Amino acid sequence: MIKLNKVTKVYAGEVKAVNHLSLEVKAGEIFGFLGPNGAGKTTTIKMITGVIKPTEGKVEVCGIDIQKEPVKAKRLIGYVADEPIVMEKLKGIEYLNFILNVFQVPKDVRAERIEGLLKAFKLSHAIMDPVNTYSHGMKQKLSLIAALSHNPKVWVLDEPIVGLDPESAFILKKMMRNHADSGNIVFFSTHIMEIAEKICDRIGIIHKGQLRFVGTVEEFKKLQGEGTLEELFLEVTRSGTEKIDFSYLDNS
Ligand SMILES: Nc1ncnc2c1ncn2[C@@H]1O[C@H](COP(=O)(O)OP(=O)(O)OP(=O)(O)O)[C@@H](O)[C@H]1O
Repeated sequence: MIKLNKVTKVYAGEVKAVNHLSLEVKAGEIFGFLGPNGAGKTTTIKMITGVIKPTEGKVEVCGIDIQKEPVKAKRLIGYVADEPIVMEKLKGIEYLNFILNVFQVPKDVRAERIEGLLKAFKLSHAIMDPVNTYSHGMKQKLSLIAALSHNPKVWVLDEPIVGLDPESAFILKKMMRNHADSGNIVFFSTHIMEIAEKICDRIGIIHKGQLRFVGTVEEFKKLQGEGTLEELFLEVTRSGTEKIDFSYLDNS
């Protein structure tokens, strides 16, 4: 289980990115985290994965407090950031080996596991090449393969579908379903309503750092009334009547 208890993050400069957020995601679930730009999704994800510390509140992953026992908790997590984090100077295979060493994956299972993932995401051909020759999508795939290579129980994926080609996106969605169906957790953020509707068991909608809704898409639609998920989402996260001064733009 992922458990957030009244989690708040205030960045330097007093930006309250996440405000008293409480949430539980259970084993067996694909949980989609939705919200407009700047809503607090990445900040929440970084607190779940222990990349940043909450200003207040507590995060537990499978019963382990990530602040008290970060190494133990991080072993259970496969994290893919919104921008692929890979070591550019290494070859693809060297980077994967580095991650497998960090997570102490036994040597006898490495080849089989990596081969399967490389085949699934069609990256085998580039694995001997330096990462700095990869396209953005290839780096994203490498980062995904690295995150999944140590067989983590909890997948935390920040915008994982954007940037993947259609076939890889399809395969990843299938893998997400299989992973959850095997009693694990998939927590991911997305802007794509169609994906949320198709694959999530539950969704959470965050707006201006606050959780506005948690439940199934059907429950959300029932609560909000008529409309597509996209229309209802826009209604919940509308910015209101903020007046913006565009006078500095040159209209001539
Ligand atoms: N390192 C930082 N320092 C200061 N403010 C930050 C920092 N990172 C994010 N913020 C601010 O915190 C708020 C939430 O940002 P966050 O990146 O969590 O949003 P998001 O929902 O992931 O957005 P997007 O969909 O655009 O990726 C925004 O107001 C952002 O400007």
